Amino acid sequence: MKNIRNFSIIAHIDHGKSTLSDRLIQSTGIIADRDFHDQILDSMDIERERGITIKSQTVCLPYRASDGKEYSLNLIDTPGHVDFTYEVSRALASCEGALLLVDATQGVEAQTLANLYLAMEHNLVIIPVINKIDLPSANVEWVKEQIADDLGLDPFDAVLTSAKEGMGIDELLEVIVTKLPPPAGDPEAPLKARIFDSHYDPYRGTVVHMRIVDGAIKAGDEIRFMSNNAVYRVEEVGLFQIIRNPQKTLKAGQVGYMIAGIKTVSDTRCGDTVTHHKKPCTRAFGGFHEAKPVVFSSLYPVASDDYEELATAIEKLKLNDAALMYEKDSSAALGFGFRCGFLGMLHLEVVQERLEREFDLSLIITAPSVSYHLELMDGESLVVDNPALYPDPTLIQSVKEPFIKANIIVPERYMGAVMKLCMERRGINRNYQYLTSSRLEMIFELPLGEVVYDFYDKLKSITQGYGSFDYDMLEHRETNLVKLDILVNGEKVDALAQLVHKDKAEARGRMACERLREEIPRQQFKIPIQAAIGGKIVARETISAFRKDVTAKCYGGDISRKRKLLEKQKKGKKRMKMVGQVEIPQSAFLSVLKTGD
Ligand SMILES: Nc1nc2c(ncn2[C@@H]2O[C@H](COP(=O)(O)OP(=O)(O)OP(=O)(O)O)[C@@H](O)[C@H]2O)c(=O)[nH]1
Repeated sequence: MKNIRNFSIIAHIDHGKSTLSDRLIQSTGIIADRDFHDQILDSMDIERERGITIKSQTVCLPYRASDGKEYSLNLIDTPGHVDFTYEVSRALASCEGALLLVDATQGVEAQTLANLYLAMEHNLVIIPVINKIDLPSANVEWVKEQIADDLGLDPFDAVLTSAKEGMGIDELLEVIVTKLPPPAGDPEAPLKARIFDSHYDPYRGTVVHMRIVDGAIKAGDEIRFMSNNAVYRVEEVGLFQIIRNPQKTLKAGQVGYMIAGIKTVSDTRCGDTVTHHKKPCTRAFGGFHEAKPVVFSSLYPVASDDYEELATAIEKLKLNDAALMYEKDSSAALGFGFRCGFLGMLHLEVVQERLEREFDLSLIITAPSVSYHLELMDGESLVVDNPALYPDPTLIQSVKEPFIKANIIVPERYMGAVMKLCMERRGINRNYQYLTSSRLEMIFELPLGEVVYDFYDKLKSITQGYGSFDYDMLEHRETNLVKLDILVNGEKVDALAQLVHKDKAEARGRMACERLREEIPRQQFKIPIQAAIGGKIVARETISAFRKDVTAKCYGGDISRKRKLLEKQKKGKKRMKMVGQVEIPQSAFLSVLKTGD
């Protein structure tokens, strides 16, 4: 155990965590250079394309230190985006230390602080690392000041690296071995292991990722999950070394996987305790933070026949993504589907993309909503997160909406623009302070409903990428809400309805109609699009009739080319949903939320 180090890398998004992980992996030589490609831990296609880390991955690196001893370094990769704080917290619970990575050109940002606080909650030893020192604009002294002033860490401990150029990596490996403590735990005690992740392998069933705290586990053992008392026989245990590397046993202090023929995906819960069935440990671990979804939206298959496939896909995805919540849902316009809860908009997009790519489904996603607390006239209370289920306004006594405390860090020159953006979103400025002479931390209280959709994108664009943002949930507060209905060709489409603040409802209605006019292709008849509040039409647009003749351009008799074009048109239709007589494209359902500001 003395030769094990369990650690994570935490950082603000884009500060170079994945690149640094790659370097550490490369320098310990577990994969041949020719098999190496960038961002090896980001195994999902979406991660590689967007260059962000979503799922935490673990890798066990063998390392011979300068003291001549062999060490096992378990690196647990964590995501950096605000939506995924929950994954970070789970990973940290299995570590003794963390590398806090700061970009030498950007300095400390909102997520650097948020992640540092999480690491402190888990009592981790923290090593500051200043990355990207190869860049001409790197300012190491300035970052060191921030590490001392903003983070309260000792800047002399900071290791300087360039993950891209491979500078400082050897020094960093030595610091990990010398500064981070080995795991504590009793190898002789009954087995006690903590599940921190799991994924589904189509051939082997559920693969459980866990940290062994006490005792040991080997193939053939009979184990029990303490939360639900489900019992299984272990088929295989091993280490993650990019691929799974089977081992005879996993012992106290180690991080690895277990395969135990687990078919019921709901049996494995992150944060649960695994022990031996016959000789259990006395107490389970305390629970992890439950991930609470804050954005809700419905998913429907474009082809109604695909409902069963969607159901299976969501169940499998849930195993990989503990934060995803779902329940059955149905819509008059769209048929059967699922109402899902997400950690934020990025999480929603990632789930949609994974369902479409990994399970080959074509989906409709409805406009996201937050959850509202209602008091009804008859004294009952109700929680509504689906506009389609919003009761008649005459039955409602009062409505409360969720608020957040937003922490925004920007260079001083963007203060005015950020202030304007937050005011437009009904924000209240509670406080601001200078972190350094030119950087400002601004605290706002904002309604979550105004933030979920495109706030972060807007903030990035008005601050030219310099603004960073993090938030905590506050309580629900009284608000004045109305339901905005959308009618397409005279028919109310429940999946397009939204709940909006009364003062903004008319403007939102107009905007939604305009967007839909752009999104819905012309058809053979005229289509009116209307927005209504409680039966009163507040906006209207019309799509004029038109037949899209894709073969018009190919005069002459080239029949094969004509056929090709018609095929292409048919394919395009697959992403359309028939609602009444009108074909609505997938993108239209989200477009109603886009604001014009
Ligand atoms: N010049 C320079 N660029 C770097 C260095 N380290 C990382 N980068 C670049 O910075 C960008 C972001 O790096 P990533 O490793 O993807 O950042 P990340 O923190 O893992 O981002 P998330 O996974 O999304 O949290 C990439 O374009 C890297 O090539 C470095 O030391 N020097």
